[in-house]
Amino acid sequence: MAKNVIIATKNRGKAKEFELMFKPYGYEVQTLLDLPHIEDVEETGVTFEENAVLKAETVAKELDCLVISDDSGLSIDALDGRPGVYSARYAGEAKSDEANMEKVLSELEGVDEANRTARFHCVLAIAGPGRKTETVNGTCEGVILEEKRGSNGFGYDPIFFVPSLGKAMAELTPEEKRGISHRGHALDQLRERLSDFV
Ligand SMILES: O=c1[nH]c(=O)c2ncn([C@@H]3O[C@H](COP(=O)(O)OP(=O)(O)OP(=O)(O)O)[C@@H](O)[C@H]3O)c2[nH]1
Ligand SMILES: [Mg+2]
Repeated sequence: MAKNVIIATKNRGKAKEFELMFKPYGYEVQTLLDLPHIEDVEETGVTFEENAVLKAETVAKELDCLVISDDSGLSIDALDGRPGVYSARYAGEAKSDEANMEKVLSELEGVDEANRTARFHCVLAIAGPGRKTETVNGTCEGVILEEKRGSNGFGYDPIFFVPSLGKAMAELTPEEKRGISHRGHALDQLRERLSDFV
């Protein structure tokens, strides 16, 4: 029988990645897209960790069961770490990936390749009744392209070049992205920490 894991996210791109990542361990993933009565948690934290804990604890309390959350984003060196924790809403409340990428590309106009370094961050939090909330994190280093490339993934993937693979993140297969991504690395940490769970 398949085991269940609940991920406190409303982001379809993340949901798809978690489905792929948990499948090998025999888990079926449920997200907040499957539980529409759970309201969006306001992300009032100033770090990925604070927001991840906030999302996991709020939803775990509401559902009274074990919940994993993901808070993630892109940090660009030439922009002093922006968009950072504001990645989803960088160009406004509409959370448009296209508008977010256009904003980043225009802010980086005239910046040469050597100064376009960036990294994705992902913090996963796991919370539940009677347990201490735990967090793990993962990063992925890259360079911001001048134009979009590829159509896989979500968010800023088309403008994020992965030097170790010579491709944009959006040109990777889902399996390739799992192998090198911030989210994949964070899940590996979680598995190491909680070998009884995943
Ligand atoms: O190109 C990308 N590839 C990725 O792998 C990735 N991971 C995160 N991001 C960006 O960071 C925001 C997260 O913000 P976030 O953690 O608050 O999530 P969210 O608001 O989209 O959904 P939820 O999980 O909070 O419901 C996202 O929307 C994206 O813009 C990514 N971009
Ligand atoms: Mg969010």
